[in-house]
Amino acid sequence: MKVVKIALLGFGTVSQGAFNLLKDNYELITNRTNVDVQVTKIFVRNPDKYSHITLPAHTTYVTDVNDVLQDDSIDMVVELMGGTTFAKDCVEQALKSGKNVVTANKDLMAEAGPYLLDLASKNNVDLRFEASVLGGIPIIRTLYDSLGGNKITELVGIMNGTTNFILSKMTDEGLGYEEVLKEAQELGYAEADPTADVEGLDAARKLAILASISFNRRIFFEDVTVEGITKIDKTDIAYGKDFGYNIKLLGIAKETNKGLSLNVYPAFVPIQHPLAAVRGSYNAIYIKGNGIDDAMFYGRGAGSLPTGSSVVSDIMEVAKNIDYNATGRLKPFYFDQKNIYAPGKIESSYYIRLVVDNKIGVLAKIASKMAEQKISVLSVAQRNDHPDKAILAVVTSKCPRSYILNLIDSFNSLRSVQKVSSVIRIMED
Ligand SMILES: NC(=O)C1=CN([C@@H]2O[C@H](COP(=O)(O)OP(=O)(O)OC[C@H]3O[C@@H](n4cnc5c(N)ncnc54)[C@H](OP(=O)(O)O)[C@@H]3O)[C@@H](O)[C@H]2O)C=CC1
Ligand SMILES: N[C@@H](CC=O)C(=O)O
Repeated sequence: MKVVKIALLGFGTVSQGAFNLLKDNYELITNRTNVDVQVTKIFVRNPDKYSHITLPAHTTYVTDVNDVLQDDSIDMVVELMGGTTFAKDCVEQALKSGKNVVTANKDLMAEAGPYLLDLASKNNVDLRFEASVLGGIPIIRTLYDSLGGNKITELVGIMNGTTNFILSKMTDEGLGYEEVLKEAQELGYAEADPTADVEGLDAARKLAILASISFNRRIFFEDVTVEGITKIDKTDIAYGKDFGYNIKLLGIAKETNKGLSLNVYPAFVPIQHPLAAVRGSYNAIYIKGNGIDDAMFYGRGAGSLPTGSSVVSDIMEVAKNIDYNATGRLKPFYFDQKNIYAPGKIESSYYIRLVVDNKIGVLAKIASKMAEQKISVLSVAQRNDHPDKAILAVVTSKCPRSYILNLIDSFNSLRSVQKVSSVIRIMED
């Protein structure tokens, strides 16, 4: 049986998840691949940090990455460190020296994916990145292979486990943002810098990767318009519940006749929609294609073993390709013209929360300002438990974002409006 030797770069949450699956499911993996996959080296900065982990006799820690990159016996490098500088150097060097690469690094794939895929192809080796998007959900290979015969028209998904965990806890348990973020970090869901999660950057990177595959274009992180969850308040979540919505951070890529729109933003999802029921670290993605019609994929979007599962699936695929002498076949397809549709023109309903004077007639003034922008009130909730001010939450009819921005300007010019507290999109049912 062919022995395929692999080296792990980094030994944190995901790397240990992959390592444990390779160890615990060794027999199954060997039987399914007909290859003996051996982790022979693990590159770490400080081996003492991992002294509690027992390694098999054939596995050693190395502290110099050249002990991996210049070792001709290593067939596959599994990059699980994160970041786009050192990790990129390692991946580039590995590919150029004829080593196959597996990575979970969405930052790297969203920034340099097309270049690295070309590099892998030129060097006749594999570069696989299933774990970079939606943790344990096998979505990359599904888009490349199983849905390969479809013209994809839309992707809508919950693409970040940390923010979904935070928003679910805020919704279900009324907890505050900071304490839930800490828990998400302890559970290994969050990025090294959790700003990437809560500001929507991580979801935007995943959307760029998925959109590149789905829409045959080189889509980069910069092409996505991004808004995170840091301004979401418990008050809005409570009003949303009363109106029949759950708050979610959505990634949306849509092909329209005016171009491709790519957005990440928090949105109220109607509770009857399946995405509204996706809780905790789970992710889900809705895909529309001209053959499949609608399909939804659901599973753990973050965490050690779920993400490790995707890494291992890539390792197995590459190991089989090495055994069949068939590496380097994955060619990126970027044949469609890039044409990004400005987000200001996308239409939705909006939820707006205002602090207004507690006086008769204020609602009529608000409605009249809305009518001037050709926007009507679909639902309204008002709380008048203060002598000087009232809270007004309204759900608007569908309109372009630019109309809502004009509306907010006009509210700010009304003396009876003390503050526009929040503006949140509502997902189409
Ligand atoms: N956590 C998750 O649920 C998911 C993570 N990912 C991606 O997987 C990758 C790894 O994430 P995760 O396991 O959570 O991260 P961790 O922080 O848990 O682990 C990272 C590991 O890489 C090592 N490392 C980082 N930078 C360097 C460096 N410059 N030189 C040497 N070693 C380094 C760290 O070592 P040290 O301990 O010395 O810092 C640590 O062992 C990232 O790209 C992330 O975006 C993808 C999907 C899900
Ligand atoms: N930080 C990410 C990890 C997986 O990609 C997330 O929370 O989804």
